[in-house]
Amino acid sequence: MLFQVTMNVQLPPAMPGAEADQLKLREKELAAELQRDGRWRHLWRVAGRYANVSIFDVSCPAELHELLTSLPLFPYMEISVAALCRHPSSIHDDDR
Ligand SMILES: O=C(O)C[C@H]1C=CC(=O)O1
Repeated sequence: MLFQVTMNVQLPPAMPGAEADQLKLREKELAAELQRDGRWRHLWRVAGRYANVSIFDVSCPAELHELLTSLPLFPYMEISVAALCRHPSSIHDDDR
């Protein structure tokens, strides 16, 4: 199942820089692993914001929930999710 996920990140201004850097590094490593295994299909920066729009390919909403809540930045993100299905006019056969 494909999901569009928007993540807005808001780190507390009082968080020490080293702690923020550590969280971002752990997030980056996990994001890379999930992109390599195919579950995090697209990761796009929203221009001008500390936010991303992503496409996840997972088996069910519960797997997506598990994955999103495991992200190191999860406590500092506002997340919105939209389930996707194939558009009848799409010419791409890899859409599901
Ligand atoms: O930077 C972000 O958008 C937040 C998060 C998503 C992937 C990653 O490495 O950090």
